Amino acid sequence: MNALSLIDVTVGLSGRTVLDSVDVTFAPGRLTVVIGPNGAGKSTLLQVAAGLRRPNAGRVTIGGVPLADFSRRHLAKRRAYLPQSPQIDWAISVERVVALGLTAHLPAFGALLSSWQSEIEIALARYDLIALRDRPATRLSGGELARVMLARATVGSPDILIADEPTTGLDPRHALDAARRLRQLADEGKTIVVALHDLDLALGIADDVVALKDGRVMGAGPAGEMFTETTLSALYDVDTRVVRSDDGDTIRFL
Ligand SMILES: Nc1ncnc2c1ncn2[C@@H]1O[C@H](COP(=O)(O)OP(=O)(O)OP(=O)(O)O)[C@@H](O)[C@H]1O
Repeated sequence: MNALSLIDVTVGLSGRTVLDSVDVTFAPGRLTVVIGPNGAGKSTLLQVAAGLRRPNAGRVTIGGVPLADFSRRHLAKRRAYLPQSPQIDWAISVERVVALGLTAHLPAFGALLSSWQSEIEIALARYDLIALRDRPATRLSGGELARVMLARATVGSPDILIADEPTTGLDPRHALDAARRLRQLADEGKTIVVALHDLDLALGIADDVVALKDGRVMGAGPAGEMFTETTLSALYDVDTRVVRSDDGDTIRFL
């Protein structure tokens, strides 16, 4: 079972309550989009869900088992986390960065398994990185680096993928491509959690939506029930229209 749950989670930073009694479950086989205005607590929620930040109160479980009961290696195999502004600090090739996503799967000592090379090839191809494979990751555009980090996060086939604004900086084709990949992973049964500001992209891929405002869950549920003019207007404090068309719905802020 790969349901990821935050149970009564509260986080305080520098004396401020950033997440306040958050209860939310991310279900396997579903893509959940976390939305909300700047500073709502989305990144903090994702960091807590990934086990990278300890809550001041409450707990996080995978399949009912507290994160604290997983070894670091086991947790690293089960879930991948993609930060909002990924950085590579030294010149390492694109291919090596993608290979880092397999670290938890590799033996700690001895020869590397050549069978993993095919997984790396697949990940490079999926994110349109074949031509960039030998480039230093420190010399990429923001969008190219975002694709590299997506490939790294998914190369080890984690059960749970937590991604913070993974399409930021991607051009329309690559953003759509990445969104479709995330959708596909959910369809394969993975638990996918994505913070997104691009609501039109979210509309196209989300099963469920968690709306955060001022550190609290303002609403959570199936995308069809959450992407309404009333909910979005209240969430962002701006008049919102959901425009229906044969090509799909779009959201306009007025
Ligand atoms: N280290 C920190 N110390 C104090 N406050 C912090 C710290 N990190 C974040 N915050 C505050 O916590 C709140 C939530 O931040 P968070 O990054 O989770 O929001 P967000 O919803 O992801 O925002 P954005 O959409 O701008 O990325 C913000 O008010 C932020 O200023």
